Amino acid sequence: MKNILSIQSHVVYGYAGNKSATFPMQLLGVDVWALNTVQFSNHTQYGKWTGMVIPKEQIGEIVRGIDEINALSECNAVLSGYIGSAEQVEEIVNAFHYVKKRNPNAIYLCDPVMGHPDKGCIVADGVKEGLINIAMPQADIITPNLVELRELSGLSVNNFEEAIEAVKIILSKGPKKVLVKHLSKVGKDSSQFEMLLATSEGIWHISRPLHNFTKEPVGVGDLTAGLFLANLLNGKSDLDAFEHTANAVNDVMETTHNAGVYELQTIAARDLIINPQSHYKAVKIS
Ligand SMILES: Nc1ncnc2c1ncn2[C@@H]1O[C@H](COP(=O)(O)OP(=O)(O)O)[C@@H](O)[C@H]1O
Ligand SMILES: Cc1ncc(COP(=O)(O)O)c(C=O)c1O
Ligand SMILES: [Mg+2]
Repeated sequence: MKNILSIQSHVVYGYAGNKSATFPMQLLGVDVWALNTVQFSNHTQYGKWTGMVIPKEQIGEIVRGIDEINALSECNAVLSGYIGSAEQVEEIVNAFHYVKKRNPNAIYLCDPVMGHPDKGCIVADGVKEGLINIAMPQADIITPNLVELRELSGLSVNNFEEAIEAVKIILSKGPKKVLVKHLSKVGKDSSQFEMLLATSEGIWHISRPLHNFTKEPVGVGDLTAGLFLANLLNGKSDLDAFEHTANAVNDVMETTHNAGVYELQTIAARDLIINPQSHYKAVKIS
């Protein structure tokens, strides 16, 4: 059994952060050690929530506790997502280094969740800078959306060609793999949902249907990052992991769309996460 230390948000109601990613990763046969950066009533895009950010000390304490029962060497990867405070960024990177001491093969996937004013995703001040300056250089894999791609690369990214330039810049800053979760306005076809995967082997592009939601579900990025990592730990190639992730997420989106609801339907789509019914293929573009 492969194990992922997943450091991201917990929402009591609905699906975002660890609530979105844990169950799907487990469905792929990978266990998840969920360490919550915040415990909120619901995700922030409702515009209001209750709950608390965990004190930053908890991250190191929990990892030390796992080490004290001699289990830290069983950790194969650290995944970080929604972070509760600027100080937590350094603690997360330290946690990864602690894991690496016990398992030198462990990898770090950073989903650089940043605030998104248009969508109403609210993230604490200083987290963005921490992701750029502290987390990105240490990450093996990074999974930006368009806003995050701009921030991490420093480019304004106004079209597809600039998105390619931006992923190449990120590959020169530490990460070995960059998965763009959603090209959004800089995709090739505005009627599609498009993603990119860039590694030292090349760049792949995938398109899948864009469903028309009155309110777009939250937690999709968390689901995408988690599935990509679980697929890689299962030994899939980068390309197979990318395609399975895109198809599984598509099927969750379609299930959610057909149900006419706002919260992501990962439970209803459980069989589809394991065996997606869609088979969109990635195309190598460079
Ligand atoms: N197939 C789809 N059709 C329509 N919207 C989608 C589809 N897949 C994902 N989305 C939406 O696209 C958005 C992706 O958001 P974005 O900010 O680019 O990345 P992230 O998922 O990290 O927030 C989310 O609002 C999600 O609900
Ligand atoms: C508490 C919480 N966790 C995680 C996320 C990230 O969600 P997404 O996967 O849509 O980027 C959000 C976004 O608003 C959030 O409010
Ligand atoms: Mg996101």
